Amino acid sequence: MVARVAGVFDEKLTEAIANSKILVVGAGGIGCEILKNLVLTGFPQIEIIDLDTIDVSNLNRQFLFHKEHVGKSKAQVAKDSALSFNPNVNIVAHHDSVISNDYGVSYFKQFNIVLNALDNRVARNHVNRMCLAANVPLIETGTAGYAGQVELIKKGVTQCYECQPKAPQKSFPGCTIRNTPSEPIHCIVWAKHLFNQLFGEEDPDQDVSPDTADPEAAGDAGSTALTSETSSGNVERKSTRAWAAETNYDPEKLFAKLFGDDIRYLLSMENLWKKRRPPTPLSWDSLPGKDNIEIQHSGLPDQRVWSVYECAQVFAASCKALQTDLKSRPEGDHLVWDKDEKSAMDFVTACANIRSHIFNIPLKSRFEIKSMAGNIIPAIATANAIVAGLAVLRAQALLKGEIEACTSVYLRPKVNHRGQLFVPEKTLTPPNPKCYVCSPKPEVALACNLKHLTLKDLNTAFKEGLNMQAPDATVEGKGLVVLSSEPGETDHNNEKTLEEIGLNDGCALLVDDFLQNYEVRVRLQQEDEEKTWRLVTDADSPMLGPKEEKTANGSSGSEPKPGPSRSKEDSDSDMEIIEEDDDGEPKPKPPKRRRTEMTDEVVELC
Ligand SMILES: Nc1ncnc2c1ncn2[C@@H]1O[C@H](COP(=O)(O)OP(=O)(O)OP(=O)(O)O)[C@@H](O)[C@H]1O
Ligand SMILES: [Zn+2]
Repeated sequence: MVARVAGVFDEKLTEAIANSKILVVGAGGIGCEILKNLVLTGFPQIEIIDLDTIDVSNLNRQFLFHKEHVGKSKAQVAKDSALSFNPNVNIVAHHDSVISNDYGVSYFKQFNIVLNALDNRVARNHVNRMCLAANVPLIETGTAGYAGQVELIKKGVTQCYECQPKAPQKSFPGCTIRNTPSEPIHCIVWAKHLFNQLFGEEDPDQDVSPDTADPEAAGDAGSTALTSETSSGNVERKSTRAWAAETNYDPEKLFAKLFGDDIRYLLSMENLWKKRRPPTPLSWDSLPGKDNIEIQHSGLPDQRVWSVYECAQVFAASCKALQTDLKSRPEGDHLVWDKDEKSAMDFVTACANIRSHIFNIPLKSRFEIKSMAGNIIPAIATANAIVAGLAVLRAQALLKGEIEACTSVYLRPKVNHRGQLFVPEKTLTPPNPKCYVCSPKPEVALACNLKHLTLKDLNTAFKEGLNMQAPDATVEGKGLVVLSSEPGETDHNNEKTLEEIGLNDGCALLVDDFLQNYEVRVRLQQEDEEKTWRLVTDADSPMLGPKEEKTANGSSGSEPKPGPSRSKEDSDSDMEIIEEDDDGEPKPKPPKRRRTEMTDEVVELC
């Protein structure tokens, strides 16, 4: 619109906008604002992709959505609402994940600019690679509360989204979660794992039963308990899900096992309690708080701390509701934990608090637990709007060919001493020559124990560590196919160790992802002590190992990625603090370390 009003933009920009084709990835807080800005500026051809549907909780800041849209495709509704501002725009909406095979390199190549308005690292990494492969400039955006940033990523000119290793995400040792919690968050993580074990995608790393391999318990490891009556409910030898299903998800039986038998089992691991206050097992029939229900029922239920008795009631009700939900799905399907899904959130609140009570940890309200479990930094509509505005201004500068002007801009939560709220970098940040994604010859080392790591683990390492979708790997110089993305082609070797298939220390693999048009040379590095695997870049520090990239479910807002400010993963801030020089200008220095998204908690094996 604006672009067509004579005198608003110079001719060059008016023409460039008229001939442009833009892709917006994500139609959430920032994506809606970007789309509205593009449409009102007069961009004539836009595609928008979002995999999600509209939730009530989006309505306070995603202004293209209204109550009647709840449950509908974000991309489609965003398109329809934006068209009401300017019906002359050609908008194509995709209700889909950008990671789908349908959006390959040739798809990306048709756009002049891609604008990212995502909320998770996996999707951001993927779009980064697609834009590098297609050689299309990417404008990456993000906010966290009042902070935000906009950054241009252009192949060979600026650093890419993966040029710097991400800050490690917050993690808790598995044995703390399973055996010796001492903070509410440990119980919340345990409760989320329990949800997955009972109703979600079962993950062996999210075991919730006592960990007999805890080094601290060495020596006693519950051996007495194993033979005693208290272990009768111990279900480690069969899947927790299978056991729960056999009991028909009977809440009393589940309660007796999780909060009675398992706790007695832990107590039998006496070394754990030599310097700690031991937990107290609970029994369904004598729950604290049963006698003063009236007093407890004052105040908003979400903001009041429930008694253990109330938690047990909520536990029973949510178990049944979740069981019904699971049963209504096709065989083999599972639930996905969602902070905005009532029964899922009730279940986690109740279980976390019951466990907290057992371990003498303060209980929390549902409201507080939701924020901790969902890793929520409140999304601020104005921050999203500002960042979206800056992103579209950067898009205009790019179209005019003023690439040098497209430096990263940081929105600060407070004005700095120079009165600045927006702090731009002075120059573009060049690519990291050792980046394992955008350097001309990407290379990375995989530290692992070749005697133990199986091909299946190797596949996981490439998917989780290198963020590949469908890796293929061959031995450098020999062409021998080690892993194939073709279903069934190398599956028969899945359980073989790298040593068994003849791979040794120093051996190099060429690993590629066809969809991402991305190939990296992976050097194998034998480490006897290594329990799983760890990627090491030449650039510096060890990169994330297994599980650490697990993603951002639950993070709120569109988390900023790179840049300056912040605080992850969920929690806890991993926002980068930008240094300023005496003029109050940010120092462009070495490439900025990006922030990581707030994502799920991460559990390390102890
Ligand atoms: N792989 C993906 N493909 C397409 N869209 C994605 C993908 N991953 C995330 N998104 C979308 O990116 C958007 C990010 O927006 P935003 O951060 O505002 O999140 P939200 O889900 O709308 O809000 P909240 O997390 O606070 O509930 C979401 O609409 C989400 O569905
Ligand atoms: Zn890079």
